[in-house]
Amino acid sequence: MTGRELDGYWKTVVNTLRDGIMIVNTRGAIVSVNRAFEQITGYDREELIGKSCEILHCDTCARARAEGGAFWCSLYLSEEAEQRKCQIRRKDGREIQALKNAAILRDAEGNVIGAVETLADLSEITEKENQIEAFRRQLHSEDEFHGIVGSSAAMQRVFAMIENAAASDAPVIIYGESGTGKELVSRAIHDIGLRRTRPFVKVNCASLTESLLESELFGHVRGAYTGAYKDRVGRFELANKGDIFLDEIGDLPIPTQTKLLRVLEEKIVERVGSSTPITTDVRIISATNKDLLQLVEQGAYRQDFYFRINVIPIVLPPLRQRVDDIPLLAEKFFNKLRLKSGKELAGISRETMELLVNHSWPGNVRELKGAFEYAFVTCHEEMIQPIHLPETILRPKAAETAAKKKAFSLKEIEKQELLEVLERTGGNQSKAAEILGVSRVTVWNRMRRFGIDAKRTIETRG
Ligand SMILES: Nc1ncnc2c1ncn2[C@@H]1O[C@H](COP(=O)(O)OP(=O)(O)OP(=O)(O)O)[C@@H](O)[C@H]1O
Repeated sequence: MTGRELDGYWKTVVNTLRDGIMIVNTRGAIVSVNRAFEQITGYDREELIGKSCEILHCDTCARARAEGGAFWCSLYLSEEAEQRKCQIRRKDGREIQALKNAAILRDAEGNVIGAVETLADLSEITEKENQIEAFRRQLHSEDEFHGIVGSSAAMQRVFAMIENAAASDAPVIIYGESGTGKELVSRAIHDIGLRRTRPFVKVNCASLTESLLESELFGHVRGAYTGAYKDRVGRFELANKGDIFLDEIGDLPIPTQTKLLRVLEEKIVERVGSSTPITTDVRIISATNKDLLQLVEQGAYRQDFYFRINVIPIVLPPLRQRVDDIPLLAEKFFNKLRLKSGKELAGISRETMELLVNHSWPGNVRELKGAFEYAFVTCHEEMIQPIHLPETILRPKAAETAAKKKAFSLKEIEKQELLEVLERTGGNQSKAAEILGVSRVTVWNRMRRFGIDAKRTIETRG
């Protein structure tokens, strides 16, 4: 193979490379470029040859020039091939990211005759990196934390508090109006907490009478009371080594508070009707929509119990105080319901969103979620419009008045009913109570409330 032939082959090789190659002389004028260089920069070879390499507006060269005044790219100064990320401007004005290598070229005597620069187009990789970053952000999105949606500063603080609470084993109490997500928060604390592999047991302290609640919490033995046909394991035993979520803890009767206090202090439970101690190791997460401190001041709550449970308080603000979260929550509920229902809705109209943002949300996030469930049933158009929302959101004032009216008419019906029955029984309250299926005291109370004087009413109606 002759030197001339070899030169020809090299040309072919250079032109098949994906990386751009540019050779410049000692004055920085472009002497030669390969095909890839033309493609990356968007210039034809003829437009480049003889021109200064400044035509590329390379940001690192510009910086080097500004500092040293030399036209040499700073990469050449090290005399060794070096890699650097840079940005160049294509002929069409588009800035692209590139990876640059540069080296000085010398002749046989060691004199500098120019430099060679290779250029790899990184824009595709950069775009992919950006895409990955966007996906990553979506996955670890800061506007959602273990299923709890919220980008407001208040919710970001709540997320931080959840992390702190999860890292500790101390009792946590979550304060917030109904529907603000207290149960969701308690779940998150358990799911990332030290006891996550152990049970999470929930008890609603408001839904049971005192004795049923105690048997629910501590269990009972057979025969402990009428109806206790067999032994029952309490929730504290079930939650052993895990977390117990005591919802509506503000409704806990004082005697139960006393018993619970003992359980927390001694880590021992006794089933109702038994005195056999059972050791329990349970972390308490409680929740309430009541102001416990106020209850303590009123004497309706034990102060020592309050101090025992109020170790890590987390306050969930009502939705009306974190308006920023409304569009976010709305979009999340919309997307979830669209997936679940398979309904091909396009989105939420601007007017609807405005209405949502301006609503006062007495039922908080639960109400917002319910509004979307309602809208998905009523909407048969592309977009969710205000008309698809429940009346309470669409016309809150009218809904309130209607509710008042209904309450009024209920009262009216009750009064008429009572009057008729009293008339039939000749004013006999015991008989009236029997007919109405209520106690005599209730009849007497209703008469007082409605201002009914038995004798006189019967006279006037008669
Ligand atoms: N920040 C939130 N992100 C997503 N969903 C939420 C959020 N807050 C509440 N929800 C949803 O709203 C509903 C009510 O939440 P949750 O039951 O946790 O509220 P709560 O404060 O415990 O209510 P209550 O006091 O009435 O028991 C649930 O369906 C829950 O998934």
